[in-house]
Amino acid sequence: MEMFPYASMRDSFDLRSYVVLGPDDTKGRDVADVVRYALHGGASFIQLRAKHADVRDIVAMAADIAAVIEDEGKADTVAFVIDDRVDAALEARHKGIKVDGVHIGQDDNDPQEARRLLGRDAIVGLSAKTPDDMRRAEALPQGTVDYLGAGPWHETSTKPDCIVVGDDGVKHTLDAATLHALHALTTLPIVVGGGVKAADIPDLAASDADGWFVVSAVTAADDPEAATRELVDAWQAVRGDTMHDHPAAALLPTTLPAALSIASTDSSGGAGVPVDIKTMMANGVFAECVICAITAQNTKGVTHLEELSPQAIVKQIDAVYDDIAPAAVKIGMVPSIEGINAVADGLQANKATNIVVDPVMVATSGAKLINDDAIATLTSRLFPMATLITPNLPETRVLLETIGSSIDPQDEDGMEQAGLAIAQHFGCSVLVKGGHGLADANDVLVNADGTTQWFRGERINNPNTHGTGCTLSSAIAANLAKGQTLVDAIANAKRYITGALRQMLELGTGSGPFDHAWMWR
Ligand SMILES: Cc1ncc(COP(=O)(O)OP(=O)(O)O)c(N)n1
Ligand SMILES: Cc1nc(C(=O)O)sc1CCOP(=O)(O)O
Ligand SMILES: [Mg+2]
Repeated sequence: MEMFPYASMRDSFDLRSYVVLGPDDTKGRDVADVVRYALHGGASFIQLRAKHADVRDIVAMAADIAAVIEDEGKADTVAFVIDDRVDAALEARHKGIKVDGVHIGQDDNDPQEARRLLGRDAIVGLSAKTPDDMRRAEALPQGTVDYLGAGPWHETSTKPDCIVVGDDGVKHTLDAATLHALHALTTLPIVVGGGVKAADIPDLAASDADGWFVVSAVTAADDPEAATRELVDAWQAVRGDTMHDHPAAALLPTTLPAALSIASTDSSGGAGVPVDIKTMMANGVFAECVICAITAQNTKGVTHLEELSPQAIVKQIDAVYDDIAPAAVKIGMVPSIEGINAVADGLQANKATNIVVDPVMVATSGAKLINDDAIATLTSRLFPMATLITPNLPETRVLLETIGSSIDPQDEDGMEQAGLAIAQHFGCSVLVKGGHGLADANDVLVNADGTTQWFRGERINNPNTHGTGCTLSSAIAANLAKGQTLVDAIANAKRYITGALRQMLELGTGSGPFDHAWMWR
């Protein structure tokens, strides 16, 4: 998120003195002014809760509040989140306004969606007031939510609907015993509010709460600064200076599965190693590469091809496995017998697994990408090592020819028979891609044991298909690296490429590339 240049507060936010406010609460006073008073009184966390404002107004208010926090020298210590509106928080962050995250309720955005949209740097707070809420929060993927908001401590006119109605049909406020039971169900810090006034703080501070949140105790006070200070001091008198932990930040993954592309470059970036790297990155893995040849290429064709020596190929493979060993490999264009042997030797020596071979033979532009005599080496050395090979229909025909089969893969039955003949001959699974057929984009996975699975795809009427084979095979490899089954890896890779084609990107004068970062637009 390059427009949001601030350090994440996920490992430092302070829930102890949490002030929630919006234009409905401040008795006609400017919200940012009340924030300034609350900061003077010691507020450690601010939430903008503007229930009747649109995104534009929320973002404008957020800009004013963020400016006040900055002006008070507290941008690094006081976290600022927006209630409910992930869209507004996203918009503000894109504008470079220091909004640290969101607070969402059980009826608002899905927390996983909020995390996906806002990214790993943002704070995501979630309301959770029943044992079921707690269990659902705990069942979320690690690091999704940073803290929980529970309540109400008392019924409150600020949010009359916040009261919990139990299975007994009776309205329940939160007390220390109930909070204790909820606290036992989570590792996340819990901030407690709802009708909280200064007189409640000693009891709250003696409970399992990690902090208090208030609206009216501060916003309706004639002197919001003094009101905040009273709350802060009362908490401090019981708890001293101890602060809660930040378990979600500690759970943030600091590693990624790696996937390796062994292929050749395409200077136009639409195919080969460049596009494999884009695809792998978009599919959530760390991309590595071994370059076998360099092509001078664009959407119109290939004007030059220069191979690397077998030694250079093996050295690259060894370097990759010696340090960041990939969990899956995609093999693309390797033009010569020597290159293919080097790839096979290198992968064998390093005990590579999860190998997806895209038997690249001819580019979308019509250019030949492998020497005729190398096809036999490709099939005899690389196919037996492969988990999956991904021929399109023309490549399937060439492969059938090499094994002396007369099967014609012109219809679905023919594709299944062709896949089976190839799978049984080489002992690997085969994804016969129907994209070069006329009517649809249906592919069939055929395993050497004869089992088959169809993947029905939406055919996108997009003339720009440069790099489709590279994209699909590297997306499958990325998904295998993440631990997906072969079937899931293929299904998800097809979803990814469909989204990329749907963007209808127009680049170049030939059959152009498509949008590999479509999900981030
Ligand atoms: C810190 C904190 N805790 C709870 C809430 C309530 O959120 P929600 O249940 O989504 O209700 P609304 O505030 O959206 O009416 C909160 N805002 N902040
Ligand atoms: C926003 C909110 N959420 C609650 C919950 O129980 O989830 S109570 C509440 C309102 C708190 O306002 P006041 O401090 O004025 O009572
Ligand atoms: Mg809400």
